[in-house]
Amino acid sequence: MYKGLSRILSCYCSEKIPQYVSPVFTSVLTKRKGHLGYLGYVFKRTKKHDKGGLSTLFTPVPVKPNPDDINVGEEFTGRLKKQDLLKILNKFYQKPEIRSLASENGLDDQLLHQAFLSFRRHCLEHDLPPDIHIIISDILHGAGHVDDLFPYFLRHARLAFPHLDCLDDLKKISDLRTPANWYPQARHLNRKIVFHAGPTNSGKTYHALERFLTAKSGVYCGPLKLLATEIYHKSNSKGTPCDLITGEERRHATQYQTLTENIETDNSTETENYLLSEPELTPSSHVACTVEMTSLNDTYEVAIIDEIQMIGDRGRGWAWTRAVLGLQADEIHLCGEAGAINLIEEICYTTGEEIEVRTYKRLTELKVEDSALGSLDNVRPGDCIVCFNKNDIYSVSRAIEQRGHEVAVIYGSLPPGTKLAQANKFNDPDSSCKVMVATDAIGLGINLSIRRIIFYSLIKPVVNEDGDKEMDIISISQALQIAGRAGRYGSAWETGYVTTYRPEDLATLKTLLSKPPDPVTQAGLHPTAEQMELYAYHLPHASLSSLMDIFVHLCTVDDSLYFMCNTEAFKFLAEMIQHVPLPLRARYVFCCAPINNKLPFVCATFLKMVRQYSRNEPITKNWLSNAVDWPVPSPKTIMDLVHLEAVFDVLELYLWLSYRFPDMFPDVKLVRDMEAELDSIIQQGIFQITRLLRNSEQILKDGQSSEESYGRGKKSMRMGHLQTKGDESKGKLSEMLVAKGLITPQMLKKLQQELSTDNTERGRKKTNTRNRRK
Ligand SMILES: Nc1ncnc2c1ncn2[C@@H]1O[C@H](COP(=O)(O)OP(=O)(O)OP(=O)(O)O)[C@@H](O)[C@H]1O
Ligand SMILES: [Mg+2]
Repeated sequence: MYKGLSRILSCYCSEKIPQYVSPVFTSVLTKRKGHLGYLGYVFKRTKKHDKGGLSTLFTPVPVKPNPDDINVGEEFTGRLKKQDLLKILNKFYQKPEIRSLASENGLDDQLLHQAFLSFRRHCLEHDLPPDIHIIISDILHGAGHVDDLFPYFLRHARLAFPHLDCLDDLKKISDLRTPANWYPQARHLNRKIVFHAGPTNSGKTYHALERFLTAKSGVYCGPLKLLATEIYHKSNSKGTPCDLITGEERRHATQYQTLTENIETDNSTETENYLLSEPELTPSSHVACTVEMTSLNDTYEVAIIDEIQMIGDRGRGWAWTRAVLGLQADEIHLCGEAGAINLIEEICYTTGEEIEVRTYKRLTELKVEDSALGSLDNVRPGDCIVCFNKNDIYSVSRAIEQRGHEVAVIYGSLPPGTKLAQANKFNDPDSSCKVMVATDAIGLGINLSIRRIIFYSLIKPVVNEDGDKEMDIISISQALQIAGRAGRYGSAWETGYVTTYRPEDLATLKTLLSKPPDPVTQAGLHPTAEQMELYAYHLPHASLSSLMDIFVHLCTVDDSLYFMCNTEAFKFLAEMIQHVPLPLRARYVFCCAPINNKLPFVCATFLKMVRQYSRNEPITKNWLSNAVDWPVPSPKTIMDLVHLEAVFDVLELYLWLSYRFPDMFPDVKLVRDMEAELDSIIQQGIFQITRLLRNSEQILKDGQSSEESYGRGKKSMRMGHLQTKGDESKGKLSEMLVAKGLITPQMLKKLQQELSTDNTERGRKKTNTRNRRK
């Protein structure tokens, strides 16, 4: 039954395991950074392709002929036969001396070949410049040597490959050896660095927060929106007004107070009015944010950078490096795994700052159970089942609810309000919901009332050092972080437990949890907009995606401390919007948008937004409503829910862009209202997730039976017994597409509208043509 469901979901769920790879049990003892070097599953999703050398990144710029060159050479030396010209040019290219001269001038074999093709084409297709004409004429008459062509060839090669003239400048721009110098304001401060090191649930964040709460001003930078929200609530509830800033959201402390007051007095109309009017709000002196959003222009007394080991993350590490090096604060508190201490110490040598390390011990006991769960019949109150793909989340939560438990569900693509509501429902001691099913969206720093963590599987998609996606066993650090959610200090459970669902995974889990996390040896870096702008100035013909590639190839990084983060997501967006005319700075910002590039609906709407921007037409609420088919109905199936999550992503994208382009995305308040409405629609959907699953299955069954009757129909047709009306069979196809989850009912409606508009349009054109013919 769930096989069918996973088929429906597979087009939408980003985390699904690709069907074309099968688990390969490998006995190769590999020691790969960040992963367990022992027997394990390794599924390659894409074959690593040879990325080639720098030269493969350059395509020749078309060299335009000089209009003044017309026939002047011919007047001096007479007409040249193309045949003779071709012979001389080919002879020139075949000479080994030319190859070595070219190499001395920065042209390797690949560039030389491309430059020669361009040069030869140029010479044969256009009037020759007088100097080349004369040289060739001399060679033909025995008065010159083929090698004499080289300076003219090089002149052409430099026009075709402008980087040859500015390679040194490019290398200077992408010299990333001293990132500490990028932040002169922070370098003028004498910052005190405190590293709170220890295992999960040892009070690291708690102790750093104590300083934050008593300081005159502070910033908390965390890895997840949910965690930043936890700190925002903690700080405000303890009487330190604190704002919340994530990529899309700026919530002020005053809003927190008004909201809680109104909620307490149940004055919801007043709350709504308050939010609609949204007076000019003064920022609080404390702020909780996601690390990418950290402001380096503001100064603070205390800054907390949480989960500092994430500095080594292949995709997001740069944001931690930027915060560590660039934050302007008297005290910087870093919280995280001890494995990052050495690296931070080394980085601090480069800034000349001293570091104080405070170590902590786990506050409650964490026990690995001796047996696996084996069956969902054994689920108990306080259990949290952790899955690494959405299909598992759906099937596990359904199966648990069938056993009579109420379930809270948290996964990455849920709106923040829904996540929070689910977390609160589970944490509330008076709630009847005592079981949670979650992805590792709960895996870092979050405090939930979990007694036991059950790993449903130990395999997760990871992006490797080459930017390729692989299915691999979770790292030691991930296993420890997730397991560390059990038995949080101060929660209802004094001891935490951890186990697996499948008995065969238990030994692996025990091995993972018995080791210290791998040390973090390098911190991530990412090119800045300014660096890309300088590159574009030197190479105006290159696309942003190629500029990024060239940058990554040419950059010099001190690899004893740093690495270049992977830029695949950036390049994906750059290629998608390459054909849309945009100023470079705007293009760069669009390419930084946090988009799940596996969601076609989000990508398509993003592209529409970029086009609208490029036409200088503001992206209004009306425009957006049209693009997402607003208002949206409540979800009836899981497919609807998944689509609504994508719509939510689009609204988040709008808000993210509105902070970067306020004039072009003006309807922030209205879109926030849409978000709040959609958040609660999704919340309702999640509360009834079992019903949605049941409906999906029913539709699938109906789809199958209609497929069967479709098959029967075909047979009957062959037998000449069945007469079908054309539009009836059309109806069946669309129903089948909906049933198979290839399109949602909303998409179908829109498609029908578009088709009918197209038909009307075509009809009108036909009539016009007919009238013209008449
Ligand atoms: N000294 C303390 N007094 C009261 N509560 C505490 C104390 N230390 C920690 N706690 C509480 O224990 C829980 C775990 O602490 P905290 O979140 O600081 O752990 P952590 O080491 O940061 O864990 P993680 O690595 O998972 O982020 C929190 O709810 C925190 O408020
Ligand atoms: Mg913490």
